[in-house]
Amino acid sequence: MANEVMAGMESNAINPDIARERLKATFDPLELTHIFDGGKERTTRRKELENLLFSDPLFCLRDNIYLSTSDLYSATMARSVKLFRLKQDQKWSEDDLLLALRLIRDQNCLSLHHSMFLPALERLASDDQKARWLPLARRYHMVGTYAQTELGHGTNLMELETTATYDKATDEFVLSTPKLSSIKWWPGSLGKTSNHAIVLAQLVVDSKKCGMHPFMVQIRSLVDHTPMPGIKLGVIGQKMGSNHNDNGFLFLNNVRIPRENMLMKNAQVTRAGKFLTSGPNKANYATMIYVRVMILSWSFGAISAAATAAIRYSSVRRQSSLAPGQEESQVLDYQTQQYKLFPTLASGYGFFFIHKVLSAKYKAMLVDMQSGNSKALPEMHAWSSGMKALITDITTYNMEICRRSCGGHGYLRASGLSDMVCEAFPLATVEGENTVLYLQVARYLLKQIAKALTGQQTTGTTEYLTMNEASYICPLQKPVDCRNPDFLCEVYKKRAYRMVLKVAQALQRDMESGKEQAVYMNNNLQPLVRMATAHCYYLAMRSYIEGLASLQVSPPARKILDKLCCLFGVHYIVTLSGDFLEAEAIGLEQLQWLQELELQLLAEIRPDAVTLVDALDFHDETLSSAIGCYDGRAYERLYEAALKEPMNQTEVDPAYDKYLKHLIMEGAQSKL
Ligand SMILES: CC/C=C\C/C=C\C/C=C\C/C=C/C(=O)SCCNC(=O)CCNC(=O)[C@H](O)C(C)(C)COP(=O)(O)OP(=O)(O)OC[C@H]1O[C@@H](n2cnc3c(N)ncnc32)[C@H](O)[C@@H]1OP(=O)(O)O
Ligand SMILES: Cc1cc2nc3c(=O)[nH]c(=O)nc-3n(C[C@H](O)[C@H](O)[C@H](O)COP(=O)(O)OP(=O)(O)OC[C@H]3O[C@@H](n4cnc5c(N)ncnc54)[C@H](O)[C@@H]3O)c2cc1C
Repeated sequence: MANEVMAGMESNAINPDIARERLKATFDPLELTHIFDGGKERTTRRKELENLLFSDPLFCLRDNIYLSTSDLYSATMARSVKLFRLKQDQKWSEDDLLLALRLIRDQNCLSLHHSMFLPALERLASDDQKARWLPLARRYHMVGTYAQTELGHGTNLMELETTATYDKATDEFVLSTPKLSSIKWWPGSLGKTSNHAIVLAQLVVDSKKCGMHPFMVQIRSLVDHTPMPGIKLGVIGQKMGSNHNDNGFLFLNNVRIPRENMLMKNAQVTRAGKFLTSGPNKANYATMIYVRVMILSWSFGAISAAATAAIRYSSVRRQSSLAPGQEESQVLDYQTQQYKLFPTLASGYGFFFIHKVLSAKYKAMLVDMQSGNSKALPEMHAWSSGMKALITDITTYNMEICRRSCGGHGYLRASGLSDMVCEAFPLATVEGENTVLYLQVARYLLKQIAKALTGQQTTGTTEYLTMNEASYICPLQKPVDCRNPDFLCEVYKKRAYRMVLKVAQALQRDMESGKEQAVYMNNNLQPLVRMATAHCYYLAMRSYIEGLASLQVSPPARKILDKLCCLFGVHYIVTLSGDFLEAEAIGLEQLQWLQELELQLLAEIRPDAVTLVDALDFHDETLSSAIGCYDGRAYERLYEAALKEPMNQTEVDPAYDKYLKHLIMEGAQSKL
């Protein structure tokens, strides 16, 4: 038996089931890989970086599962420092660095430095301040975090309690977290790593509150890394995942900083203590929009990694058989398994395109804002909030489905899936809790429908609110129409329109009945979220189509991409069919066609499933999944991983000598 196991381990043969899968492909995966990488040259560059990083054991992530939290932090720090040295020594571009971070699944201690500290400096600091701090931050002399959330408040920024009081006598701000609930709580890289923080605090000038503003605060010594006077900080404790990240707390006890340390792009306090603003009302919220757009890209990475591991594993896992007497079937052949995994895959592919579309719009808005035009800001806030909420909802839900689709092995950390899921879960919370973000979308939609109902034209993402519902004819007139993504998009649009209208009318009725606004708003909060979600599905479908339309690809690649887009559209109509029927966007006949088409699409995608995840081209080290490796050798790798487990390094565990032995021995004696 042992010999048989060892023989299996020694052979490097690729699993025959997964090898056969690749022969069935109808398209060239490399073509799609180039699209995901941003071009052929970027694929080449990625491979170079993969070779460089993964030839060094420091960057091998799969052994992280054996480490204690402090060892994990230490290993992550070693990796981070090495990575940033490589960047400097090898003169990597910023794109190369972002790529390298993606390859190590952002397992680095300076993640907040890159994802928020630098972006916040770029967006909130004046030109002089940027000239002063950015070079230091880019060289990692200043290592920073973004400290906004407090123990008592994360969502409600108006009620943040940290204060920055201007002291005219000394030309300084005095920063203070006056109560337990005011201490900064959660910022990534705060507990042990950062020596600076952009602290978001209520500005107080002449005893007047002037709103939330950002302040540069040095929190640790640049000589020995000890906390600066007046500062107490540490880590907040073990989390469900991402324990390499030292999310921290920060007490500020009358910490003095020079007036010039207020980030002054959007507002200034003069030497004489005059408060001036120079940007739009919520200009200091700019970093949050940026990160919300980024989160779409992170979600794409997270959901596609989970789909890759689950689909590869499902192609090599055999369990029961489809017909009596046959050999056991690959679990990927069960329709139920396809139903779990292919809509997830289709969603992951979609998020790539949705991110591309939104990111381009966001960049265009930034250009406009530089020339003083911030007209697009409210729509961009609603759009980015909505997409962040919907896409992270779908991502976290479907990643857990992927994990469960791997049966028991999905629960093993060596499968990689449990860690992937736990790392992704907070996406629904960070950068605005999803319900709260849907409610921001709802606020925007109510303003737009009010315009539409008073005869004004709405534009952009809400242009449809001026639709004439009476002239709506369901575009799905025969079964084949259900394969047309544009038609499906019309259906999503109709459902969104009806839901917005319905909620707006309910609110109007409640208002006219004399109820207080606070009461009727709360009584309609859940419908508001539902209506916002419907709008977000429409936008997601629209962007998926728009992103695909802009691609130059071969007919076979186009065919499979269109199928995925169609599956995405069909799947969520069928899943949420009650809404679509209620909105009269479809009838029962159309629902039947869509249900049949969904199953048909599962079967059509089946032969390409493994190649579709191969096209995403995750390196085995990035995936860190014993069951999701390219070669499909799931059992061999699970067994190897078990052998590495620290508890297996001794035949008899010390706990036996300490405890169990006595019980067993006593039992033996009493028998005598
Ligand atoms: C694979 C990787 C896996 C895992 C990674 C995991 C973790 C690491 C990632 C990231 C690190 C996380 C960092 C953070 O979380 S930082 C903290 C982020 N915090 C938040 O996002 C707070 C959420 N709250 C808010 O954004 C606001 O408070 C809220 C929008 C909810 C309400 O704001 P406020 O109370 O000030 O305003 P209202 O009175 O409701 O008015 C709304 C009004 O304001 C306009 N608005 C709101 N936000 C913005 C914005 N960002 N930009 C522009 N305009 C904005 C909105 O349009 C309304 O305008 P109007 O209707 O005209 O009044
Ligand atoms: C892993 C992780 C990393 C983080 N990193 C950072 C960081 O680097 N920097 C930083 O500053 N912060 C960070 N945060 C904090 C994060 O931004 C907040 O946790 C998030 O904004 C949610 O706020 P909250 O925790 O106050 O939730 P709460 O607002 O307390 O939410 C609790 C519940 O109340 C509901 N709720 C709240 N307000 C309303 C409302 N108005 N209407 C209806 N329902 C409502 C929510 O929907 C939710 O169900 C991080 C958090 C996590 C988990």
